[in-house]
Amino acid sequence: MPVDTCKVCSSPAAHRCSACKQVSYCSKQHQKQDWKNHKISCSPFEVCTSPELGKYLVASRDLSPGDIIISEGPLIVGPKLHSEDPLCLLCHVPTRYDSEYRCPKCLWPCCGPSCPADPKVHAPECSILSLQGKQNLTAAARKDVSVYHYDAVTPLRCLLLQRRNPRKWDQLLQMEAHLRHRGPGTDTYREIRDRVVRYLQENYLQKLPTVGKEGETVVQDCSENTLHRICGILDVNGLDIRLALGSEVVALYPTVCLMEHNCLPNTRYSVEICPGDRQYRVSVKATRHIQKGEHISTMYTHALWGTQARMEHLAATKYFTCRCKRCADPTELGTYISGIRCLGTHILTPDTDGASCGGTQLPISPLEENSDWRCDRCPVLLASSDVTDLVSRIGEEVDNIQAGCPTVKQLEELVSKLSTFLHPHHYHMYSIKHSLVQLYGHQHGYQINQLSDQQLQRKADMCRELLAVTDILDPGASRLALYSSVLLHELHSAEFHLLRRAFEKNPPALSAEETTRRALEAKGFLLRATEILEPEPQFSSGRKMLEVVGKALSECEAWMKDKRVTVPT
Ligand SMILES: C[S@@+](CC[C@H](N)C(=O)[O-])C[C@H]1O[C@@H](n2cnc3c(N)ncnc32)[C@H](O)[C@@H]1O
Repeated sequence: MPVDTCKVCSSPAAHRCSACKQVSYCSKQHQKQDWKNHKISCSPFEVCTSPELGKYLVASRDLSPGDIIISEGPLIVGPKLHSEDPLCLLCHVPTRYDSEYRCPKCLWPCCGPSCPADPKVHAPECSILSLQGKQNLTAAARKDVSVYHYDAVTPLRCLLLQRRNPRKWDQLLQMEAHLRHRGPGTDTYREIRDRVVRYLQENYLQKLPTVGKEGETVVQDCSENTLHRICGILDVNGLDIRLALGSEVVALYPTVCLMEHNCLPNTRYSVEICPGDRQYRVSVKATRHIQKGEHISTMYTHALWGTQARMEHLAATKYFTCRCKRCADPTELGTYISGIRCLGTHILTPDTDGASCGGTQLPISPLEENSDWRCDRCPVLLASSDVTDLVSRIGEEVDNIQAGCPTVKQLEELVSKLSTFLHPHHYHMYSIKHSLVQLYGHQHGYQINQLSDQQLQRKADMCRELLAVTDILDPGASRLALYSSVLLHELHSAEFHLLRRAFEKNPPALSAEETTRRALEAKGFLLRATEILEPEPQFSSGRKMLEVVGKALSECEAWMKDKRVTVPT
């Protein structure tokens, strides 16, 4: 086999560049040393443009699952637009408006007596936020929610790039803002004007000295138009990042933001967030084979919403209509995740006179905004508005019940009631069943040892049903890794307990072969969950789930060893 040679010193090379796989190095030092030259030719994609998509990315060579496509740091990170949740402006962990801990200079709330983050993060905006004047921030005013508009902080950070980092400012201005859709007269315009533009101008920007200490302009352009443009850029391109303690921030990445949306994306991304280290580096990896020339895509919306809900979300926030394979298929790839039970009592045959036809209502042309819905068994039609009404009323009921820490009994009754109206895989049914599989085995009175065999079987059946849907909608486990791994863990738990009960019967109810087969199957669910969760970033919920799965795997293996369940060779 030919041995690769190091691009720097020509000696035998053991490391290949994991992004482009085109060059090799003898050591990490030589790879680092060559990075400045290599990075120019390394990227595995090209940026293209079309009238429909604007800029988008295309693979410039064949890619395999796991290949890194993009790895980059953000232009800016900060509190999300449209969110008023108070965050420490240094480390972004949740805080309170009336927190006793304050930044000594600007008096905005922070996380504790000494924040672990680098004070440089907050320094540029701190001198501007201080312009509100300590004398105005009386004890009462400090608790006043309206004093702090967290949604205005990230636009302010963007404005400050003009002088702090003109290269990043230029990159930011290259991004799509869709100002045409967000002009005067729209709700978005009004919200941004009141929450961001007026707030920043009246409290801070109008008080700015024209020139700074060194004679330079503090912010060259802080006009109303520029602020609206920045907010458009944040809404259209911002990547929401959930942090370990539950807060959410938004970040702008110059290349990641060029990926187009697809409801069956071919990449997954993860952001490394280590406590104390606020680099927010993102890496985007291929989740399947991507051929040279294929578009590189991500998903901007929720994979477990039906087409109508995804479309409305994309139109309202990103101003386009997705036309992907899933959106164009009324059954959504055979999952029926938007399917409504047909309530028609159409006479199909003399035998079914008056009985429900048992069919499913699906949109006739799902890519059309107000398409009628048609039954797949009988001629009954439904207007789009009637379906929207029904689904949103059901959605409200489901949300209310889910918010009240429901019992197994309440959720089972809800499933039974809604099965008259919804396909068993409808996304509202999915969400209730996903909660149910977690309550069976964990809720008081429903601990795993207290469940009957039928209840364990019900838990296992629901897990299998939901996994089948999840696997179709997210074949690369790029968006629904947590959902899938919870299902696999619960499925293992139900199957493993059924197995143990059968094994412990006297005489055992299973042959040795059957015991081995079922033990290996239960273990296999955990191995698959591990595989799905391994790429999750450190300190994420996925990583916590990985620990839970790892513990269950050890217990499963210990039981197999103890009971001498041997794997056939
Ligand atoms: C995050 S930006 C992507 C980069 C953008 N195309 C550009 O030129 O800067 C999102 C915008 O790209 C366009 N876009 C992304 N995916 C699309 C798709 N599947 N179909 C149509 N337009 C899409 C929409 O205009 C959307 O608002």
